[in-house]
Amino acid sequence: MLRIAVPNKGALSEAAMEMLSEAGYVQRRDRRELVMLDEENGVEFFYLRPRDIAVYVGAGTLDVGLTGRDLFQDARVDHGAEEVLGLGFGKSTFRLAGPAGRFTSAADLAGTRVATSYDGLLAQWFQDQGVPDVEVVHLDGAVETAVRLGVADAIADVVETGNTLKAAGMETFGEPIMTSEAILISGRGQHPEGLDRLIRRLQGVLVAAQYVMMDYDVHRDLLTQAAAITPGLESPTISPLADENWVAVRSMVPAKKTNQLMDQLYDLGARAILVSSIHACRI
Ligand SMILES: Nc1ncnc2c1ncn2[C@@H]1O[C@H](COP(=O)(O)OP(=O)(O)OP(=O)(O)O)[C@@H](O)[C@H]1O
Ligand SMILES: O=P(O)(O)OC[C@H]1O[C@H](OP(=O)(O)OP(=O)(O)O)[C@H](O)[C@@H]1O
Ligand SMILES: [Mg+2]
Repeated sequence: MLRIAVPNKGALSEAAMEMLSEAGYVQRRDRRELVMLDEENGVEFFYLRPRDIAVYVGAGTLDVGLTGRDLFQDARVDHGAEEVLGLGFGKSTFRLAGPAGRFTSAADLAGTRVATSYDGLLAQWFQDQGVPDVEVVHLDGAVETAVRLGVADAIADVVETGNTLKAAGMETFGEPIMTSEAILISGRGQHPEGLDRLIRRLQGVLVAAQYVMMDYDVHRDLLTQAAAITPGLESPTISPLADENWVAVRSMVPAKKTNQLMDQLYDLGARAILVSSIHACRI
């Protein structure tokens, strides 16, 4: 039985459960449920604080978990757990910010106090960057207010839209410390039964969301050029048509490029170009 940790609240929780549902797993219906057995799929879900998930997986108590890359690095458990798959949601950056105009680079923070909820991650980063004498002040949240209230000179926090920072009269400076997204983590070097299947299912959800199926008809003489526009994942499917000078082509293409590719195919001479969404897939 594969034991999977899932965020029970916060920014990642809803999307994590939705992705698991799309991957065919049963998810809890009631927020108070802390454990959910999905017997048919041979997995058991444990709903935990996203920050704690790396700790459970790192200690080997649970096999795998969905969490944020930033939370995983902050937990400092990379001896016990490793990232196995990016999940494409919960994207954010982790950045330094200060009162508008005060700082321009991380080096300016030598000898200052920097507030954050991610002190493991931040302290390590200052050490790696060689910025001396930074006092990292741990706060649980609402970090943007720390400077105004005098407990820190600057902050490091999760930035998604930047609205929270702006409202607090703060601005980012320096390069992002890291970019984050939801990830699947697993015990380092462990290969529990069922992990490969979970990864394949999650990859299937990712691919189904990122690709569409494109069908079109094209003259045989143009097939090589058309196939170069839509190479597919392995190679396009070519089927004969009643008119033997023409063929039907079917290929998966990145959803974001749909219109651009349709224009290119049309300009080449392809016709009856159809696009359909992919409900699920295994590649
Ligand atoms: N707009 C956002 N705000 C906060 N976290 C975000 C955002 N977008 C993505 N994330 C990601 O979500 C994770 C943080 O989740 P969560 O909000 O549950 O943590 P938290 O703020 O520490 O917890 P809480 O505020 O519930 O005590 C991080 O991996 C972070 O990168
Ligand atoms: O760039 P934005 O889109 O404004 O989002 C980022 C903000 O959201 C998070 O706060 P959250 O709501 O989780 O509160 P917290 O700081 O108390 O955790 C994060 O800590 C930032 O404050
Ligand atoms: Mg939060």
